Amino acid sequence: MTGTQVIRHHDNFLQVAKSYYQLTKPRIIPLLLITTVAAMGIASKGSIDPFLLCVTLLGGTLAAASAQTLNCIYDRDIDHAMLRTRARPIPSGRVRPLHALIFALVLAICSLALFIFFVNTLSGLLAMSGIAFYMLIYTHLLKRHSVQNIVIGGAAGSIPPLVGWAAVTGDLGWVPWILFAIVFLWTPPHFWALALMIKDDYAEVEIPMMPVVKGEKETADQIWIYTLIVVPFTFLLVYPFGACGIVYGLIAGVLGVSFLKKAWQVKQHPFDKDIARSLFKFSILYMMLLCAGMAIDSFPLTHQCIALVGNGFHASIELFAHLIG
Ligand code: HEM
Ligand SMILES: CC(C)=CCC/C(C)=C/CC/C(C)=C/COP(=O)(O)OP(=O)(O)O
Repeated sequence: MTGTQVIRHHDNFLQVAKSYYQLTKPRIIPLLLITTVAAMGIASKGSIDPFLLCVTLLGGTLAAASAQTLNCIYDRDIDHAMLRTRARPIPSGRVRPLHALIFALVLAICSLALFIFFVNTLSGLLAMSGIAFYMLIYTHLLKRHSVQNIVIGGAAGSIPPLVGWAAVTGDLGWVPWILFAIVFLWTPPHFWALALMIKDDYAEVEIPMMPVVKGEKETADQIWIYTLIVVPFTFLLVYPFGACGIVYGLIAGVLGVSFLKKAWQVKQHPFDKDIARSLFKFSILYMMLLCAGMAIDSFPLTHQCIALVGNGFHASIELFAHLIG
């Protein structure tokens, strides 16, 4: 083989690898993993075993990548019709559906094997149920047929915190289901803000997303209602469940006020795509920081710092009272 042939071979390999990488819709996966880490942080009270963390995140990545690849195969017709998705590997002809299917199955099998051998069976079954729900319930049954597609389908994207919790504890209790519900209730404002921006794309392929079927105003009202529910819901972790403390509570409070403000702006201006874009972007930051708040709050060091600050404050008051009294 000549030098030029070697370089061409190498470039081809990189192009193929890039196409398979794109099949997995990689930009969404980090946030799914962040919700997993938050659940693991709370479940382990801030002392996650690093090996367990790495294996769980790898297994979660492989499962999410498999789910997204299967979705790319199933939706190749509408992905070809929409401008936003036309350049994806299957509609653009870079990857054959059969090869993508083999890739997705290999990813799912590797994920399940990792969970079963290195974590536990429950977390593996939950990850697989995420793939099944996303494909069967969201992509097959609902996406093209129901205006409630992303509300019910949102349950798939809410499974990663359950996986994280089960990885640490081997079971599920109230707290992981609260985490599930937070992501579940967050999904409609997250997605419908985007749907307001790209309504015409969905209308063209007759996907019954809320703005297409019910219009911008009704969608903005629904976004407001879900935001109004999810923000108070985030505080259930502090009270009555006591899974998170004051640091998380403060972060959830600041984030919640901003989320409500943005959702209210959308409600006031349902046809303004810039305002919808701003809510969509904020929804991602919101979930990222909320989960970071859960993780930070779970660290023993955070509680030691708070105790230190509290003791210092208490001592200063006593000193002050002593001096003036
Ligand atoms: C049924 C539920 C959901 C639907 C229908 C949905 C839909 C979408 C769509 C269509 C995009 C634009 C992607 C693109 O331009 O290619 C997007 C972006 C995104 N979604 Fe969601 N989403 C859902 C749930 C979630 C969940 C549960 C998470 C993570 C917790 C998530 C995280 C993200 C992130 C991080 C982006 C931005 C990606 C980027 O940087 O472009 N989504 N979502
Ligand atoms: C535990 C586990 C493996 C869970 C899987 C969760 C999962 C893959 C959630 C993805 C949610 C999501 C970004 C949907 C995109 O919708 P769409 O397919 O309608 O987006 P599109 O219009 O960009 O194709």
